[in-house]
Amino acid sequence: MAAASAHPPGIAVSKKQLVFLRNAPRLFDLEDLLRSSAEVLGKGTYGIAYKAALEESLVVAVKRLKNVKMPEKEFAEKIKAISAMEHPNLVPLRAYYYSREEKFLVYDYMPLGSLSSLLHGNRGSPSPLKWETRIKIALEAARGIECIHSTSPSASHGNIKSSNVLITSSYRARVSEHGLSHLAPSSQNLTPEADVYSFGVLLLELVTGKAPAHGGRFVNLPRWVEETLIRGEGTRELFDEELTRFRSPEEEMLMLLQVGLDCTSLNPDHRPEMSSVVAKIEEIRHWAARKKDKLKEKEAPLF
Ligand SMILES: Nc1ncnc2c1ncn2[C@@H]1O[C@H](COP(=O)(O)OP(=O)(O)OP(=O)(O)O)[C@@H](O)[C@H]1O
Repeated sequence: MAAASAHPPGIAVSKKQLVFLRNAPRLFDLEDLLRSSAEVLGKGTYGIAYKAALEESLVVAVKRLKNVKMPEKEFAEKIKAISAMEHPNLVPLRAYYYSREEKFLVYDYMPLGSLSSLLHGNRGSPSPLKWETRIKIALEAARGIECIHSTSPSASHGNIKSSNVLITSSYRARVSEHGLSHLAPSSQNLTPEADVYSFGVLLLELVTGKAPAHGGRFVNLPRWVEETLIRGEGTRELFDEELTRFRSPEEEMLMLLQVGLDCTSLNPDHRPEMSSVVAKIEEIRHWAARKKDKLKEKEAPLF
């Protein structure tokens, strides 16, 4: 990653090479990666993420891990398990690098960035996220999490939030960072029920357009939505104004809001499983499609 742009400061690599996973094509090696032009994407829980452009059409995201102290064999086994989980709604892990001083992971780069930046990054832009795109993103992210949960009864992601739902150029959603909570020591409560809660917050965020955390301040979105519903002042205040501006379907928005509230039940035993969250979102979409068809039938000329 070239010094002129954003060479990760003090990156120390030994003679070791990148290890490519599954059948990922070996389109570059460590030298290419270190020479590429890099840009910091952000600092996260597990380290700094970089965008590395190897060639015009070959761009990857590199996550430089901090606080990973485990021996190489254990690290390699965990990474192998992570990369074995292939699903269209999970960000593919392509390669890793392990040495005593440095550990990093190489992922596909997702050109549209995160759901969080699409929702909150550029408010008032001429092309806000439409309702149909939002509910499709919700469904795809739910499917990605469902895939993680399906691997064992206690399997969890551990860090579900809108900045970990990344968007491809064709607006497909992919959940990132799966497996990372098992690499770094964490004091968090890692359970599938906790993921369901976090996903519920993400659904509320999609409908209300409100960020659960902003500039170090936290908004309790489930409580805010419940209180606003109880006050019964109509739905205007509840929905993202970018949705109301484009006359989005209120019934569907309310239905998704209800799924979000179910997921954020304070009692973890009352939260639905991810498979049933997926089914509920699919149902809303089918209901909407049937409604549209009926409307078309009504409007179609008889002859
Ligand atoms: N594969 C990727 N493609 C495109 N952008 C990415 C990719 N991976 C991460 N990013 C972006 O890089 C930034 C930093 O990501 P990172 O996951 O390290 O931190 P975070 O999501 O802000 O916090 P956390 O580590 O707690 O999840 C985020 O804006 C994220 O959307």
